Amino acid sequence: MVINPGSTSTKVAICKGEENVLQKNLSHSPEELEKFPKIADQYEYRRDIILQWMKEEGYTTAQLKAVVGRGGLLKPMPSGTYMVTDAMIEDLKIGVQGEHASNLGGMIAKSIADQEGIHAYIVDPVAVDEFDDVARISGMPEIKRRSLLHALNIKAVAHRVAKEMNKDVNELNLVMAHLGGGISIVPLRKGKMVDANNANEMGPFSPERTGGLPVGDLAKMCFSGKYTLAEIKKKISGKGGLVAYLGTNDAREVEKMIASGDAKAKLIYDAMGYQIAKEIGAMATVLEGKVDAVVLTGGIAYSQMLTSYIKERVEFIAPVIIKPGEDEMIALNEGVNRVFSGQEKAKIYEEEVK
Ligand SMILES: Nc1ncnc2c1ncn2[C@@H]1O[C@H](COP(=O)(O)OP(=O)(O)O)[C@@H](O)[C@H]1O
Ligand SMILES: CCCC(=O)OP(=O)(O)O
Repeated sequence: MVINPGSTSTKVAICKGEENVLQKNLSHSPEELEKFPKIADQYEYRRDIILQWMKEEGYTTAQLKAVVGRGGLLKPMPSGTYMVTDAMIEDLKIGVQGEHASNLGGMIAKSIADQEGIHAYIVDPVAVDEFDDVARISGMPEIKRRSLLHALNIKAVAHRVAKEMNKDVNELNLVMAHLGGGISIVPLRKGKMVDANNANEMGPFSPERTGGLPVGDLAKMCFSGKYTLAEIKKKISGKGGLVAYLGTNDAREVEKMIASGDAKAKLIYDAMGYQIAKEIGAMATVLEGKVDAVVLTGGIAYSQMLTSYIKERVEFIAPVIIKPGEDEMIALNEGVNRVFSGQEKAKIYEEEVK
């Protein structure tokens, strides 16, 4: 069973060997999710929806051989498939690098796996860190730039693009843009994610996050006495971006507003595209302009409106390849199959992180 909690949905699948036999995207509205003060509090709610879905589809947990979840904001770690251990669960619960829906992946997977006495895994979590040292410097010694990104989908889609180009990913330089509830723009140098905007806090704004903000104004807001730290965090991630301006995290709804002549919706949607294009340009400089392709992926890459806006602005860098949606469910299943077939050994979190 594959479980992928995102900021706007939980994707679930049942796989048999390499084949994905059943998949469902369980959507969550902002109203549903904002009942929970912390993301970790959504654990039972999302797990019960998954178990209910399984039941409705005629499956039982006793039929499962393993459960794999999307990994979360753990300590910076190498890429790979990891067994979910108690030490990992502790870090997922407290959110060692912050709060994010993907923290729930390992937690829900282990809870279901424990019931059946089978193993739970995570694959290429959002905390995979392959940064160049120069990319870690923020400008304020107390604060480091961190690698928090859509590692799983970026790696999976990059491999697919390389295959289509008859190349190995290690021969290519790609700027990968994952456009989902959060947005990651990543320069992939010979298969390595050497920089990224940090989808939670920096770079372009996204359906539900502010991205980078003017820091002076943010500091003033923090000390205005009007907000608690938790409220400020929620304004940055959860209630930022499209949600803050237009009241929805659904890009399709925004496009309907634009189609009905809503000028504000058009301005905000254009601004998101504009910021994405600017970040792609910045990451092309990380690769010194030697870019084989710019790749747009994630849910919003289905949007003709947004991808053509971005394409017009970045096509001068390299050809733009559009791979809408994500390969995360397949990539999670493949990670576990590599362990089952003996191609790869499952890593142990506590042994890999400092
Ligand atoms: N056909 C589409 N056109 C435009 N936007 C879309 C389309 N399908 C999904 N999206 C948008 O993609 C975003 C979610 O992307 P996804 O990669 O599923 O994110 P997450 O995993 O973070 O929840 C939402 O804003 C959703 O409205
Ligand atoms: C922290 C990076 C991962 C991310 O933003 O995922 P979602 O788009 O699913 O929220």
